Amino acid sequence: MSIRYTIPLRTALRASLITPSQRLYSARPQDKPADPFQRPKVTIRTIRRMAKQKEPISMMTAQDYPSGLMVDRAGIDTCLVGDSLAMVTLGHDTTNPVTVDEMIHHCKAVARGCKAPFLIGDLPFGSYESNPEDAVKVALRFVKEGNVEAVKLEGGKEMAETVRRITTVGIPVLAHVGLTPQRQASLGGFRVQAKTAKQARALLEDALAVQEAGAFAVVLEAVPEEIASYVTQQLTIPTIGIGAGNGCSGQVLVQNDALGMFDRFVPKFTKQYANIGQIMVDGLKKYHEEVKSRAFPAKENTYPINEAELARFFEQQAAEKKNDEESVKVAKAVTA
Ligand SMILES: Nc1nc(=O)c2c([nH]1)NC[C@@H]1CN(c3ccc(C(=O)N[C@@H](CCC(=O)O)C(=O)O)cc3)CN21
Ligand SMILES: CC(C)C(=O)C(=O)O
Ligand SMILES: [Mg+2]
Repeated sequence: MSIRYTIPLRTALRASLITPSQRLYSARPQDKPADPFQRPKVTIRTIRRMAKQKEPISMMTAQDYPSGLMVDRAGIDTCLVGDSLAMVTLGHDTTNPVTVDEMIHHCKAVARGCKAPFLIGDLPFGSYESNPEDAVKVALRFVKEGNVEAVKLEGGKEMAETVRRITTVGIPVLAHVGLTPQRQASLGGFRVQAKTAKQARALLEDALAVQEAGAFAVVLEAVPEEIASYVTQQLTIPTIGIGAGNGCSGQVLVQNDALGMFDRFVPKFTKQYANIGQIMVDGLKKYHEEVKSRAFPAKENTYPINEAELARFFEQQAAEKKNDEESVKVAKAVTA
């Protein structure tokens, strides 16, 4: 009997006699080793505490299992499955074509990797605007099927009743005012908002309306810093800025922009923290070259076979096909 079976599993794990891949198959749940990336769950109470203590809230988008996993591992507070995935993951020109079923599909994947951050799903264009009843239904689907904890929707005053209805059934709502990308057609494109005194006043009224309706926070997108800071001061709920300056309660960016994985446009407000796109291209190029030069796969990337089995196989082949020169040759070589 090997020593591996004579000491308790926990001790074995600590002594690293069991490889990480074997650990996944640990029989009893209590024997699972601690995940080094595990951290406390961020809940709506955590968000309220951060807002109260004026601790900036970080939010980042994710659209699939790996991008969600990285948001979790990076220690980010909150994660948004944004409908921007229509553009950055699905390649559409706007956010508008993405459907509820598609969004839920992506939410599910993110939820599998993104455990600690507070997880929010973005309701897509056309799924919530017609009436509050439909909005409640789609929000419930996002929570039940998509495994998110909250939903986001675009709009101010005109969406207040909808925010109230969704909040009332127990689903936290993140509102979104300023540049509302789903309405880019009527805004004349992805344009900076609240650039006039009149528009700034309307923005403030919209933010106050969704706060009054029960939104737990509000995204302020593409508005001048001074206006966003003032709106933040006038609200009791936190503001999450994107292109809204440093006076907001928190910040959000689209992950593909932040990591250099989007090729179409770079809004002025994004900051590229890494160039993953280039790293991917470099890696793929190298792979392509190694396939062409046969540098890949090397011996260490291939599976061995027992010599006797190999000899037997080729002997059989040689016997069956008397004129199979290759088999005869290999059989002789291996048995020599
Ligand atoms: N990849 C990506 N990043 C985003 O931030 C994002 C999306 N997609 N899709 C949904 C919306 C659309 N957003 C955008 C897209 C473009 C600009 C943009 O190019 N803005 C111009 C300013 C235009 C003006 O002068 O009014 C800029 O130069 O930043 C802004 C926001 C933000 N959201
Ligand atoms: C940029 C954020 C706020 C968003 O709505 C999205 O990613 O869809
Ligand atoms: Mg969105």
